[in-house]
Amino acid sequence: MTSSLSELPLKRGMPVTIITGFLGSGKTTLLNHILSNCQNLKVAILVNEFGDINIDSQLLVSMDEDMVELSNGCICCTINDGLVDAVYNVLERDDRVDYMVIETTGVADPLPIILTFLGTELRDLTQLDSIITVVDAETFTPDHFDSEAAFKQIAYGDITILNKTDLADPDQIQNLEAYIRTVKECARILHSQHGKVPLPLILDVGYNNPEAYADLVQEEIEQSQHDRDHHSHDHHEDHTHHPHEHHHHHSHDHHEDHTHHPHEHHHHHSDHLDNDGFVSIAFESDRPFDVHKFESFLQEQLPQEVFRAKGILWFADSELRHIFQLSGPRFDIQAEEWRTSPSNQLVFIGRNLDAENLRQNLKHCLA
Ligand SMILES: Nc1nc2c(ncn2[C@@H]2O[C@H](COP(=O)(O)OP(=O)(O)OP(=O)(O)O)[C@@H](O)[C@H]2O)c(=O)[nH]1
Repeated sequence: MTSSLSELPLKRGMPVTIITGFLGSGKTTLLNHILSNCQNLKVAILVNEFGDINIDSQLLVSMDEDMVELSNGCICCTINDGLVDAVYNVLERDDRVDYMVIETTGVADPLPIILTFLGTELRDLTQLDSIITVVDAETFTPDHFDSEAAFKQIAYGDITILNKTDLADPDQIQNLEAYIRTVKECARILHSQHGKVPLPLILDVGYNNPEAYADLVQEEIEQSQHDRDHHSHDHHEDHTHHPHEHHHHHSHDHHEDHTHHPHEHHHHHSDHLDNDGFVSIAFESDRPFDVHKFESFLQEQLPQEVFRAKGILWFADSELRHIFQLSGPRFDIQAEEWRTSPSNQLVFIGRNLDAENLRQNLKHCLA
């Protein structure tokens, strides 16, 4: 990209809401609730997914594909170029865009994302409205899945939505609220089922307080200045990166050259959480599954360590696509019409997963 800032028809002060929350807590469900109810507001979506294939974006109700931007690079790196580029792509659109909602991965620490908005040129172009943290009221406990990211999601949330209250009993919900208040004394807590909360309570509320981050932003700016001046640090971007950094589903890609933006930031990764040990394993096939074999796979071979799985399934004897969702203790499969030509796309997320074994078992399910 070569255009300078002043030449671009950028929309100034675009309000941005960040949706965070652990794996399977209900972020995409909330996003769909927002998209279905935002009426005249033109909402652009930025989805950052953990894994090599984009399942979430295919499950959005968004009528308008152009309003969905993907950024599957590592969003956890502070002052993230991939994120800045994706936001620019939205700001540079000719279409009207009133609002931007970002869905982070379930294992993302939201702080670097917040600092990217407050500590780069995005500060002048966007207005960070609030950080929404979605919590699975059934499975969340004070050990926060032994994940630093899950804790930080609670700590940095401006609004906490206790979702899946249909699956938790009232005592459990009360204890969870009490725990959240030990992390954030004045937490704004909402309850929901399937993310259904009144939109005026979560959008354009102006809860984010940039002042609270002033010192951290300053540190970041000094650090990137230092990195620029001392080019010696090893610029290893390669911790958990997957080989294909920048998937785009747009055929009319604005600019492929995401990696060489004029606003290059270098950063060390001392705070990197390494996804708290979670890995994501993708399986894709242009052959259908045998439904019985897949069923036995789920019953007999699905490793205990799988914490989250999702996918779009193609069965040999069905005309429909099947949406597979597994989150913690439960899974479900729902049938709907294909929107694309059929194929199998699955993602399994967990700790200590044996990728080879999992892929072999899935291969055996093919018809
Ligand atoms: N029973 C129940 N299920 C829910 C609720 N909200 C979401 N779900 C289900 O929980 C599963 C995970 O929901 P998603 O919205 O995909 O979760 P997510 O946070 O986007 O997941 P990742 O992006 O993978 O981290 C899906 O099967 C949803 O249908 C709820 O309030 N009650």
